[in-house]
Amino acid sequence: MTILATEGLTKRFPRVTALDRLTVTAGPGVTGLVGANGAGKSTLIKILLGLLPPTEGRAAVLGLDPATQALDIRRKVGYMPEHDCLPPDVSATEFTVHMARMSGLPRGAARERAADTLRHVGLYEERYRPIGGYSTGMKQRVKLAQALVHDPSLLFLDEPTNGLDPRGRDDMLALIRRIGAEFGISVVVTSHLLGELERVCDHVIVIDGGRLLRSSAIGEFTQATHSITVEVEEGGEALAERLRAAGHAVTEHGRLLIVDDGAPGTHDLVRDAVCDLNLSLVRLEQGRHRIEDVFREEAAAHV
Ligand SMILES: Nc1ncnc2c1ncn2[C@@H]1O[C@H](COP(=O)(O)OP(=O)(O)OP(=O)(O)O)[C@@H](O)[C@H]1O
Repeated sequence: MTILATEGLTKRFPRVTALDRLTVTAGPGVTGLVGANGAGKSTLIKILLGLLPPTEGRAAVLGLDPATQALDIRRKVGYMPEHDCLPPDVSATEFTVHMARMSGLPRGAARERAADTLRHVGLYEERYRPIGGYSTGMKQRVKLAQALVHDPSLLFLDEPTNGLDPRGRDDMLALIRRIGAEFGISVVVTSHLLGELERVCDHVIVIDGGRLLRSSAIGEFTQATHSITVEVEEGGEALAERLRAAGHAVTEHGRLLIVDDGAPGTHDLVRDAVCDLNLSLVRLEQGRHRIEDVFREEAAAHV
């Protein structure tokens, strides 16, 4: 099944070509739309929602044409815009109920759905306070809740991690993964931060200057390498030392250790070393190429 498809999609503004003959498709699951600021991500979403007409080309969302069936699309799609667009004087509950009513839900159902959705996105007692006093992370959650409240089949999330601190970012990414996996809602999520999408996406579309650079399943971006990634809460240096003493090449990237996996038994060795040193293991997994590396190589090849 195709969730979205474009063919020769072009959008020219007076001074800039935001999309340049973009032909791409995406299936169900979580799709990352990656590109630097100004790459054309928001423009693409606005065209797919029928908010902006393309200059040339065609698009389809859930089999519907944004040029003629925009209302049908909006019934089935939730949209979390990039910029702050929340009214400061009302509470998250009032706002989300209002958005549910706008989608056609009766009053009682709108209240129930709003309460459920706000709980899902992690807003509890504070949902009764005016939005104006919320942190950026809480505002992002309200934007997500209003996109989810009418039970869409597809969500467009435009830069949902913008302005969040690392913890807030992790929470938001986990939430997106859950929406995709547990609720079976397909998600198109944009980011200019390539690295963060590899954790949550099934498929990644990379655009640059309005053109398609690459569209692939995440596995093709991030093939296994001959290395193991290890993360411990504390004591990374001691662990690195121990593994080096056992003859393994180890590089440190912040809290992550990348351990050369040339010989059999490396996983066991890491496990035993973590145990001996009494460390808390956060992660022990096969190393993968990172989207960021692939993007850098492909962007360089296009210059
Ligand atoms: N309404 C508009 N009028 C004129 N130019 C526009 C308009 N909207 C977008 N652009 C331009 O089109 C290009 C693509 O913008 P777009 O917002 O789609 O990029 P983006 O990838 O979403 O980046 P960002 O994350 O910074 O918003 C940019 O050069 C932008 O300045």
